[in-house]
Amino acid sequence: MGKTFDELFTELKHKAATGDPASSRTAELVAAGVHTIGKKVVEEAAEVWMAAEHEGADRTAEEISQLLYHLQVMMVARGIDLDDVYAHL
Ligand SMILES: N=c1c2ncn([C@@H]3O[C@H](COP(=O)(O)OP(=O)(O)OP(=O)(O)O)[C@@H](O)[C@H]3O)c2ncn1[C@@H]1O[C@H](COP(=O)(O)O)[C@@H](O)[C@H]1O
Repeated sequence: MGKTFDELFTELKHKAATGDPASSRTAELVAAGVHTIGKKVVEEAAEVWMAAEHEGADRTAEEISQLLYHLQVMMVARGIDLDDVYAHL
């Protein structure tokens, strides 16, 4: 078992604030900015689609986890909190 969506978000906020871009992927992406993160979101979304069409459920779940990670990095980079998103669900 990895972690929940909320647990990952708490970790990523901390990494963005205190992490070293040389060792933290999150700090590296946040430093690179919204344009770079946006490209990763689109790339991972396409990989979810391809896995769902052509690969098994496990591979699809893995790609979905990577998409969720990059969406959370985008939220951190733009100062968007979980409640800001949940308000629209
Ligand atoms: N859940 C994730 C996670 N999912 C995906 N990724 C990143 O996304 C990449 C997967 O995308 P790709 O396969 O496209 O990777 P790539 O081709 O090497 O990426 P590019 O540099 O080429 O863009 C992985 O190699 C990771 O760098 C993640 N990086 C970090 N986390 C978690 O985030 C937390 C903080 O991590 P750090 O910020 O690295 O400390 C930890 O709990 C990590 O487990």
